[in-house]
Amino acid sequence: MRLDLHTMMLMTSVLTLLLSGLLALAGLHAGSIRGARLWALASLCYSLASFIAFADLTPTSSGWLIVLVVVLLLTGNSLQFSGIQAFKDQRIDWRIPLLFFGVAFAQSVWFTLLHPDANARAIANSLVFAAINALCARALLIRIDPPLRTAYWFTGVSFALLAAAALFRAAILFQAPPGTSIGLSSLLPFVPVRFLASSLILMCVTFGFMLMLNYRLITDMQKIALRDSLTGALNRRGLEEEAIRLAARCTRTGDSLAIMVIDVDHFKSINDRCGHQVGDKVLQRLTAVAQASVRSDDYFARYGGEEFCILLPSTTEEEASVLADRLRQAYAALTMEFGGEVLRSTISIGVADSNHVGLEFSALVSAADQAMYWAKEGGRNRVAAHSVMVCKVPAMVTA
Ligand SMILES: Nc1nc2c(ncn2[C@@H]2O[C@H](COP(=O)(O)OP(=O)(O)OP(=O)(O)O)[C@@H](O)[C@H]2O)c(=O)[nH]1
Repeated sequence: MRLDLHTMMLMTSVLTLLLSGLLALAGLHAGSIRGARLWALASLCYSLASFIAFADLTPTSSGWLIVLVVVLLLTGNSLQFSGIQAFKDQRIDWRIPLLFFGVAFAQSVWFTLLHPDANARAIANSLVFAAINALCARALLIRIDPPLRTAYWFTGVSFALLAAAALFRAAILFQAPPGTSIGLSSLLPFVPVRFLASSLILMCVTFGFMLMLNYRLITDMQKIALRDSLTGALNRRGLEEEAIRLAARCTRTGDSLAIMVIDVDHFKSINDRCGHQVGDKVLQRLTAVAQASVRSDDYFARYGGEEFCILLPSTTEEEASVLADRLRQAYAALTMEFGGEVLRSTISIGVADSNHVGLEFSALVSAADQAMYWAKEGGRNRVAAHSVMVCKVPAMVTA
C-alpha cells in the first residue's frame, strides 16, 4: 500500500476545518463552559497549515513558506493550551502562547535568513512543539473525578504522544548527516507514515476536547439536578444520594451517622406579613448561617418548603444536638432587614442518629422529623433529640 502525502494533507486540512466548525458550534451552546472557541480557532490554524502544505510545500519551497506553516501550527498548539486553561476556569496566561510564538518565529527567521540550516531549524521546531505538547499533556493528566477524568486522560495521553513524536523527530534529525531533510518536503518513505500518525493523534486531541465538553455538560447538568435553585443547597434528591453513599461508608467503618431536620418557625406568617420574596430571602439567610456552621464533610440540604436537613457523618445524636443548638442560637441572633423592615426569626430542630434508628435514610429522616415536631410542640426555637424524647416524656432537650 502506498500512502500519498499530498492527498493526506488535503484530507487533514478538510477534516480539521470540519472539526473547527463542530467545536465552534459546540462552543456556541456550551453555556458558561469556556475553551471551545479557542480550540475551534486552533483547529482552523491546523487546517490552514495543512492546506498551505498541500498547495505549496515541495523540496524547493521557500523557507518563508515553512516559517508560515510552523507559525500556524504553533499558534494552533498554543491556542489549545489556552483553551485548556479556559476550560479549567483558570485565568488564561497569554504569556505562554506569546513566548512559544516568539521563540518559534525568532528561530525560524534565524535559521532562514541568518544561518540557513534546514536540519537545525527542524530540530529547533521539533523541540518547541515537544515542549508545548508536553505542557498541554501536563495540564490534563491530573487527578479529577470521573467521568471528566476519562476525557482529560484521553486528551492528555494524545498530547503526550505528540510530544514524544516531536522529540523522536528531533533525535533522528540530530543523528542524521547534515543536509538530510525529514520534513514534509522530504522524499523519504517514512515521512507519509509519520504525517498520518501525527494527523490521527491530532484528531484524537480534538475528539478528546469534544469528550471533555460533553462530560462537563453532563456533570453540570447532574449538579443542577441535585441542587435547589433558590438556596443553592443540595435538594432532596441530592441529599438522598449522599445519604446512600454515607450509609455505605458508615456500614464499612462502623461510624454513626447523625441527621438534623430544621424547620423555620411560623414561616407562613413571615410570608403573609412581608411577602413571598422576603420569605425567600429568609430561607437564603438561613442557608448561609447553616452552611457557615457545618463542617466540610457534612451535607446541608433543602428537604422541601421551609424544611432543611443536615447529614453529619461520624457524629452521634448527642454531638449533633450541641451543633444544632449552636445553629439555633446563631440564627435566632440574626437581625434581617428587608426594605426597611427589621425581621427576626427562629428555627426548631429535630436530631437523630443511626445508633438508635439504623442507617436507613427514611428511618433517620422520620425520627428527626418526629423530634422536630416535638420541638415545635414544646414551644419552638428548640432542639429535640429523638432518642431522648422516645425514652422520656416529651420534654425539651435544650431551649
Ligand atoms: N417564600 C417561600 N415560602 C415557602 C416556600 N416553600 C414553602 N413556603 C411556605 O412555607 C409555609 C409553611 O407554613 P407551615 O407549614 O404552615 O408552617 P409554619 O408557618 O412555618 O409554622 P410552624 O412550622 O408550625 O412553625 C407555607 O406558607 C408555604 O407556602 C418557598 O420556597 N418560599
